[in-house]
Amino acid sequence: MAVSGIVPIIDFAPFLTGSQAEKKEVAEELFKACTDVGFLMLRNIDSLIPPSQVSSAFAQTKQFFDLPMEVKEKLAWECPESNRGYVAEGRERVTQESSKEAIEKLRAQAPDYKETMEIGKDYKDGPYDSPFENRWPETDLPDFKPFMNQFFEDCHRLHVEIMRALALAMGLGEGFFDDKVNQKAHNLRLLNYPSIEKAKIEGGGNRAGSHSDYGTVTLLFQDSVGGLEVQDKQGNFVPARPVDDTVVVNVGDLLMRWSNDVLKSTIHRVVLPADGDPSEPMTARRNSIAFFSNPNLHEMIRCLPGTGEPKYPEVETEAYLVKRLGETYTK
Ligand SMILES: O=C(O)CCC(=O)C(=O)O
Ligand SMILES: [Fe+2]
Repeated sequence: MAVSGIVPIIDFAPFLTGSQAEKKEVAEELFKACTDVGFLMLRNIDSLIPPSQVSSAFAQTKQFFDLPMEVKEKLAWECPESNRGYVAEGRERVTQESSKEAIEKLRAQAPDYKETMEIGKDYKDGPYDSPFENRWPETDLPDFKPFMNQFFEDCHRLHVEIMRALALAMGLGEGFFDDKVNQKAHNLRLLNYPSIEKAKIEGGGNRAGSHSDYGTVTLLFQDSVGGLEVQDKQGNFVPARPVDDTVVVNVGDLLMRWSNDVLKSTIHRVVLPADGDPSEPMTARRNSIAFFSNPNLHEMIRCLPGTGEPKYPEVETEAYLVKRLGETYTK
């Protein structure tokens, strides 16, 4: 099987359109990647998200971050309960640390050199919905809102198919997660890593510090710059070089917990691209788009049947996510 570093590349088309036997085969490959590495790349997802749409998503992302700072600041992210809006450089410092003091120290010594825009589900159709509103640059970029809302829906559909594949492989029945992830409590995050002097992120600095993600699975679209690294079982960081027309998929902490540690949420980070020209003092701007998929906000996450003696008490999705987000952001 093709790989990028330690990350297997899986053709998803036979799961989406193949026979039952083909579906099962892909589901098992996906499950194996999620138990071994916690990361994989999917190709042939065109029927859900065509490459042209991914290119437009990057174009919109760039246009958004190119807006004047005073426009972006008016859309500022306010609180973990909402988790929507613009996050200026220095506000989020991702890490596995959970003490406020340790995180503040890291933020001062080695901040994440990135800015982000966080988008949630944009409409309300049930009592379970978050009461918070998205923050849109409606006058400055009128196409942004409809485009991102469509992209959010498409990512949701891909995420549902991935959860179906995992459920099938785990013997839970393909539809097991359907009504547990259908309220779209997800977070679409656009990322901009500005071009900066390499010296700033060499020797301990980061574009994104080492961390794991929080939800079920993350769908990550990366441009061709590179810099994403995934930790192997020995603790080494291995570059996951971008592969055209693929989406990176990684397991988040809630899915790891739900699966009683069968599926692995793996530490990753974003640093200087592995293949950069050493004589060049600046590193190129990088953009990526992450779709953090989550269970329904009020879903109680209990270790799944068939995964052995539960290692964790049950936890509600919302309480878990708000706690994690609250740890890593600053005002
Ligand atoms: O930009 C990337 O490639 C990864 C970003 C990431 O890991 C995150 O935002 O959780
Ligand atoms: Fe991440």
